[in-house]
Amino acid sequence: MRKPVIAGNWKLYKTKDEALALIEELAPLVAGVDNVEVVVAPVFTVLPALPAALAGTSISLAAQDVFWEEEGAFTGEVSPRMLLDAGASHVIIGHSERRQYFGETDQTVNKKIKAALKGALVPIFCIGETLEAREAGDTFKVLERQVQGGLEGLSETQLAPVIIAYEPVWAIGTGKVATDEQAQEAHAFVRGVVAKMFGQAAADKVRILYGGSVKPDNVKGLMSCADIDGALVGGASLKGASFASIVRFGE
Ligand SMILES: O=C[C@H](O)COP(=O)(O)O
Repeated sequence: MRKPVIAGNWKLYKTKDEALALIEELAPLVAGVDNVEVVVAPVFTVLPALPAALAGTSISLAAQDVFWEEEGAFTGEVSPRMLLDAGASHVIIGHSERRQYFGETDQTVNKKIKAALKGALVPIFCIGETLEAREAGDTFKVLERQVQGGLEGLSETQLAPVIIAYEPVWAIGTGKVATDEQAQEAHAFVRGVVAKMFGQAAADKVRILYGGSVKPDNVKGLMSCADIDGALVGGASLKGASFASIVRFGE
């Protein structure tokens, strides 16, 4: 059984005080939920302020990116060890916004995933096709390249903690959620690519989240799909009530 994960990517929102206020609102709303893993991902500067606020909750803390070196002359970067030091247990890697605006490639994503695993962080590895790729009929080709590139060189043991997030770029922040059928089709395909690389048993254990305009009113349908194991939520994670109702999709 794959335990569902609902992760909130706060992107470039929430100062420290705003983040603390959001946790104060969210924590009681998700208290007692033990059948879903809940993760929140604030900006780097807010990370160290959250562990105290999250103590006594089962909400985990994620960073939104990581660098692959442990230390050195790499101005502006943050290493896995530093994220652990700040209290993070998870890290989002290869989000489409990083691929689109910050030159992230399958190769850098692969290095980051390996560094995160070496540093005992759980990678939330993002993939997804653009609208252009979908319209050109290249969705599967893009997903295959991203999965193979991102997970290249990992052992089956290293794969085990990795969480994959399928986020069609055309559905992110647009309000245009993929249909349950479109999402399920992509998830099943991604699981198949993982199976080709690591074997069916390993692929059956990997959690694959859907991301892209997930809201309280569409999460149930998505979560009823066989290969969808959770959600990576942007906009709707910025308010306690909407994120909590996504977390409580099964009630
Ligand atoms: O990482 C989260 C995704 O980019 C989804 O964002 P969204 O829920 O605002 O569409």
